Amino acid sequence: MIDHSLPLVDLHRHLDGNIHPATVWDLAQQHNIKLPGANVDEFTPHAQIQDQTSDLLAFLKKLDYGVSVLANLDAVYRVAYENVKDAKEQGLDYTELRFSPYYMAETFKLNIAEVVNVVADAVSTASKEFNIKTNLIGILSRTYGSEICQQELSAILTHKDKITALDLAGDELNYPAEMFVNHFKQARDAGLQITVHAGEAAGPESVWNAIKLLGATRIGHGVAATQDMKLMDYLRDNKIAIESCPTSNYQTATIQDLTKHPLKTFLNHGVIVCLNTDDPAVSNITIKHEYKVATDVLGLTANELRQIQLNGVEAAFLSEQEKRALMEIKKG
Ligand SMILES: O=c1[nH]cnc2c1ncn2[C@@H]1O[C@H](CO)[C@@H](O)[C@H]1O
Ligand SMILES: [Zn+2]
Repeated sequence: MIDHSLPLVDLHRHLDGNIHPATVWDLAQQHNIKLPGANVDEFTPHAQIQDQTSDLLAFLKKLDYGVSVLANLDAVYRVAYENVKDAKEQGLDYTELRFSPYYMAETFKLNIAEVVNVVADAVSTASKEFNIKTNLIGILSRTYGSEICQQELSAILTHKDKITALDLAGDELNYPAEMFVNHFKQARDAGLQITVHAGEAAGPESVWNAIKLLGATRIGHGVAATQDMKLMDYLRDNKIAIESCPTSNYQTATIQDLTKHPLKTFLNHGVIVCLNTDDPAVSNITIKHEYKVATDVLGLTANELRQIQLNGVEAAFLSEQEKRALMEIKKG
């Protein structure tokens, strides 16, 4: 149930977790890369989640097919461009696309800073062409460890004028926030905003650390925060937004039962929670599907869903003036 008089936004959308299987297959054909299956139909189930995986790392393995075909910068341009087209086709008015440049560069040893530049160029061109507002979030993939994350950060900072925020994603359990304090200080000093994946695979202390050690003003997932009432109060009182992604949380086995997803718990507590897709092509979902889940499975009312839509605008990494302009689009 989407209110079409309000902006529809998606603030948590991985560009490199949203490469459609048809594009992956096509790029593999172009570059003679072997994929499982004899054709795109046989390949597709390999690249998409079937119901649920055992844990976060099993889920993340599915994303590897997408980056395994980024054989050159043209391929990087194509997937970034197609992401904007896809966002427009899904009915979004504004989206923040996030990507891990090292993850995209790794297979074919592309230059990391060039990957950042090409993604920014493609997204900027496509945003104008498809008339949709976008911003970019650079990701440090924590699973690579501190040193590679520093290379990844340096590449992002080389093009910091094209990047709005920094995020930390990947293996939350084994690569905690403590390892990245210095990286995030550099990013804040460079003027980037901060969002961090936390409380997805690890507990509430991981959310505390994302806020206190890394300076996060938004949290990706944050599911575990509901176990800690002091933290819930802190999120509400300090307007730290939760980027909620229910289907992803079910598929990664962060929650075992989708009907028990805490979206409503955050809302009832007065936390600024918004609704997002995470890795739509890998999850085989759209933003509209997530609104349907919120309605049909989680039982949110039309008013609560309107609040969720407004929360998305409030939490966006946009100036007050840009937020007003976004609201105006829908009034016309
Ligand atoms: O739900 C998630 N939780 C944690 N990390 C994620 C999730 N989805 C994708 N990535 C990670 O983000 C980077 C690509 O943008 C990769 O590091 C991928 O593993
Ligand atoms: Zn994510």
